[in-house]
Amino acid sequence: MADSAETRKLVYLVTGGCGFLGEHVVRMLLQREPRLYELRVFDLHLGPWLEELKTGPVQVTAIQGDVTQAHEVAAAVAGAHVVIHTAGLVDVFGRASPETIYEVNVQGTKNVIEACVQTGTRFLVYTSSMEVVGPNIKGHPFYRGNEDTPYEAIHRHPYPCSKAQAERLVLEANGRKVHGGLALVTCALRPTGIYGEGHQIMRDFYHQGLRLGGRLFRAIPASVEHSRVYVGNVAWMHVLVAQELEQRAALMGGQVYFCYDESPFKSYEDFNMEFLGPCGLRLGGTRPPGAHRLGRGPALNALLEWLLRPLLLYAPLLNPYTLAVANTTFTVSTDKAQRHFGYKPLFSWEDSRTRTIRWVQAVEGSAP
Ligand SMILES: NC(=O)c1ccc[n+]([C@@H]2O[C@H](COP(=O)([O-])OP(=O)(O)OC[C@H]3O[C@@H](n4cnc5c(N)ncnc54)[C@H](O)[C@@H]3O)[C@@H](O)[C@H]2O)c1
Ligand SMILES: CC(C)[C@@H](O)CC[C@@H](C)[C@H]1CC[C@H]2[C@@H]3[C@H](O)C=C4C[C@@H](O)CC[C@]4(C)[C@H]3CC[C@]12C
Repeated sequence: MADSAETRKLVYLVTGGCGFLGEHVVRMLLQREPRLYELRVFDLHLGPWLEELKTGPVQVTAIQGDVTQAHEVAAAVAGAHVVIHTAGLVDVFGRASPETIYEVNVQGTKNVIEACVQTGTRFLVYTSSMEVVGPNIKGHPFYRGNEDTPYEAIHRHPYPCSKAQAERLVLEANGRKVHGGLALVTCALRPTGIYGEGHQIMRDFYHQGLRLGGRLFRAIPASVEHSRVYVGNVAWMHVLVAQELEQRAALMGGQVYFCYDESPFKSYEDFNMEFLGPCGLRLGGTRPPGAHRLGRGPALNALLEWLLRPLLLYAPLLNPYTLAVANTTFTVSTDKAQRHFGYKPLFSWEDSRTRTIRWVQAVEGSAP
């Protein structure tokens, strides 16, 4: 569509817009939403890269704010046509208390919903997660499942519990009357494990491997398969949902969609090696006795984390929860997003892989 002032009339708000996913959503909107007049980027921690975005035709407004503060959220939402709510505390490593995770992920989402209702914003896209479904505490595999596959979703960990509660609030809010009398239209997207430029865990594994002389030790059987999805395709799905929600409100409103693309099903470690291998790392056999790649055993890690919490933050990657998730097959096979709003991945597997490898290679000089 030609770039002309009369087409630019929409105001978007992206919460968590400076995060791993959020930054890609912000950049995707600037590239792929021709009706954009103002893009509000709301985050607890604003990135310096935002400044470079202020030279284009779209007004980019950086808002430093906290989703747990209702008045800050309401001020940011007021006047927006669409809210893409990605802000969240993504913590399965024991870095934040359960109370804080609830405050951000659940209360923060309540604040976003109420701000939409009070100010008259009609379209809300929420970044949920695969973990709303599973894997459950019984370790049941989710094999090539879709949005309608029966599965016993049982959670104990604060993070998946918070995502499930927040998603439910968003879907239940669909149809509520907003200021001005029209209906709120909501939708939730469930990414599986996101990878790509800016993925901190991938970066941590890379630096860990460098410290171990270029070798990572296998801790998960290759037979345990995970779905993974490239961050650019997750961002594209968020933008496409936001663009289609008004015209397809009756079909899409109150719906959930898994985020998917052509990334292959592999174990978490084998998948990471698609990027770390070309950067010089090798995935070796099992760890030598006593040499725990990511700290001590999971149970001991959990005990140390609990004992040390009053004194210091001890939150290694490996704990009983993350080990259980890593060891449980969770693969998604669906086309609901394509059927409902014409989604097709924007980036092929080859392109996603190449972009991620280039990013890992670029971080080589930034080892902590
Ligand atoms: N990374 C994944 O594999 C993955 C998979 C599925 C779903 N998700 C979901 O995607 C969303 C983004 O995750 P991410 O991986 O980009 O994480 P991230 O931590 O990189 O980004 C989250 C952003 O939210 C911001 N934020 C945190 N607390 C806030 C608060 N109180 N107020 C305002 N901003 C706050 C952070 O500053 C950060 O910029 C989350 O909702 C997460 O649950 C992530
Ligand atoms: C040391 C090994 C056992 C190593 O393989 C551990 C990997 C482990 C840290 C990750 C395995 C699965 C990951 C989770 C999964 O990709 C989905 C997630 C949902 C998302 O909403 C947040 C991130 C995460 C929980 C992700 C976190 C890291 C893993 C547990």
